[in-house]
Amino acid sequence: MSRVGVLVLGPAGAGKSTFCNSIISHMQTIGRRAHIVNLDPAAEATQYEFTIDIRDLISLDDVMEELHLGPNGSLIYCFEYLMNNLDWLEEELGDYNDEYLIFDCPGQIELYTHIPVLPAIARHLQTQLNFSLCATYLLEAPFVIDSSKFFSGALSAMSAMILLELPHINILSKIDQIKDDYSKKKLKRYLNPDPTLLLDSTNETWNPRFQKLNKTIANLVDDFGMVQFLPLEAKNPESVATILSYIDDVTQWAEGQEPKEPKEQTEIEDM
Ligand SMILES: Nc1nc2c(ncn2[C@@H]2O[C@H](COP(=O)(O)OP(=O)(O)OP(=O)(O)O)[C@@H](O)[C@H]2O)c(=O)[nH]1
Ligand SMILES: [Mg+2]
Repeated sequence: MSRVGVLVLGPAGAGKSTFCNSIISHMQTIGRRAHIVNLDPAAEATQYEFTIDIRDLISLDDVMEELHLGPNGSLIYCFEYLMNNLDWLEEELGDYNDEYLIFDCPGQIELYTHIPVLPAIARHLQTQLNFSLCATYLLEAPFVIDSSKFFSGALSAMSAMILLELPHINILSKIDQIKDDYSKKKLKRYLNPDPTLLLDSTNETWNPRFQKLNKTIANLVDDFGMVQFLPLEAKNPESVATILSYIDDVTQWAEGQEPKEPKEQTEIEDM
């Protein structure tokens, strides 16, 4: 039986670590177990302790001091060091079998856009350690509802999808921050985005010079089938449960588990 790994990705501050913790607490309420594998060398302690922690392998501060690198360069150095020491990760991962391992990743976007470290680690997990992996990509709802930012967010999610070549679930995080003062209908437009529709509102505000570029990006997002985003409110177990059922389905953790349909419009109101 393959082991389930969830890579939690997304820009800095998108809510990745909070999401990891909300999965753990939700799993506890439903009698399942999961472990957090911290891959962020700059991580701070969170509600649940890390079962595996990259900081036990290498310290960001030491790298900055000894190699005179800045925070970003040191972080990338730590990640490359991990890639060159996958036997350490292998040993740490031991034999967690039927429990989820949730890989809380750093927010440096370059790790998902042009540095091939994460894909190498993912491939190692799949081919050598028999993991069934799913990537979850978080984008903050308050950021995305500005249609011009929607496209940049969608493009960063797409580059992670292309780089990692993993089953992928896009998540709009911090929905609670917008759901009250934001029309539900409009929110749905971002959960199941129709990029060409979003284009109209972007073009209203953008310099006409960029209209052709916007249209190309909108078509790219449309053709790529960015499909939908699932809404996440970390403190709302319902939203965590729905996302978890999708991850179960994608990783076939529970054979044939039907993913719960995302809440109907009316149900979003209750969230
Ligand atoms: N309102 C609201 N705030 C949230 C939610 N999830 C996370 N936050 C807040 O967003 C901030 C960043 O959350 P983190 O979980 O640390 O984000 P992260 O993506 O792990 O950040 P980095 O590790 O720095 O990349 C914190 O202040 C959280 O409390 C949410 O669902 N709703
Ligand atoms: Mg974090």
